[in-house]
Amino acid sequence: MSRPEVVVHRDGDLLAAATAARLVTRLVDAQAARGSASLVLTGGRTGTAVLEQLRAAPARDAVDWSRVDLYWGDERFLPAGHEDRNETQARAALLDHVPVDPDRVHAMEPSDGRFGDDPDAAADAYADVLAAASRPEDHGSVPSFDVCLLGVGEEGHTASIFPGSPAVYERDRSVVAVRNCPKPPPTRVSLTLPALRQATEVWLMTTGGAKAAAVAMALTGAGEVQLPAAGALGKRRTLWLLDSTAAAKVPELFTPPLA
Ligand SMILES: O=C1O[C@H](COP(=O)(O)O)[C@@H](O)[C@H](O)[C@H]1O
Repeated sequence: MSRPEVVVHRDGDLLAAATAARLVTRLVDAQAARGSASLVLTGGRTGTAVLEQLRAAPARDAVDWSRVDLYWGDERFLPAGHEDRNETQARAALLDHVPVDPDRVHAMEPSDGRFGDDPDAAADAYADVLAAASRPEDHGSVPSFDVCLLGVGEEGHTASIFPGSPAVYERDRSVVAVRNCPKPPPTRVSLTLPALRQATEVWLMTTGGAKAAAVAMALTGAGEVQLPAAGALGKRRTLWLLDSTAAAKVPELFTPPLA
C-alpha cells in the first residue's frame, strides 16, 4: 500500500479544476497503456464539483469516454433517478454530457430496481459486477481500478463507511449494505475498505474547515475504525487533494506549498 501524499489548493474551485485536469491526464495515460481506463466515482459536493469542472474543460475530449469503465464507491439506496442518488448527480454533472458507453456505466441498483427494497441483494449484485470485471492479474474479485475518487465526511467517513459501523469491520465482502447511517439517507450500498484498496490510485478529495479535524487525524495515525478515510489507500498512490481550509490542521510536515 502507498503512503498518503497531500496536495493543497488555495480554494475549492481551484481544487476541482486541478483535480479534473489531473484526472484527464490519468485516464489518457491508462488508455494509452491498456486501451481502456477504469474510474470509481464518488458522491458529495467536492466529487460532484470535480465532475462539473471536467465537463467544462476542453481537455475532457482527450479522453475516449466510450472506453472508460465507470463504477461507484457508494450509493444512496433510493429510487432510480432520485436527485440524491450519487448516480443521478454524476450523470447531471458529467456523464450525460460525454459519449460514455452505457454498458460500461456500472451504477448500483436503486431501491425500486431489480431487487426491490433489499440493499443486501443490491450489494451482492454489485459485488458480482465487480467480480465479472476483474482479470487474473487483479488477484481477486475486484478490478484494480485506475483511479478511485472518494470524498471525506466531517466525522471521517469515506464512501458510505462510517466510523465504528459494521461496514468498517468487513474483511471478506467487496460490497455491503449500510443501514442507520448518521448522514441521510440512512440506507446505502458501499464498497468496503478492502475493495477500495484494490485501486491503483485512491484520491481523497475534500474542502472546507468542517473537514479539517478529520483530515488531520486521518493523516497523523488515526485508525480506520475511528476514521474510515484513513484506511482508504491505493496500491500505487494515495493522494489527499485538499483546499487550504480542509488542510488547516494538517501538520506542516505533510503539506507542500500551495499548488
Ligand atoms: O454522502 C456522501 O458523502 C460523502 C462526502 O460528501 P461531501 O458532500 O461532504 O463531500 C461522499 O464521499 C459519499 O460518496 C456520499 O455518499
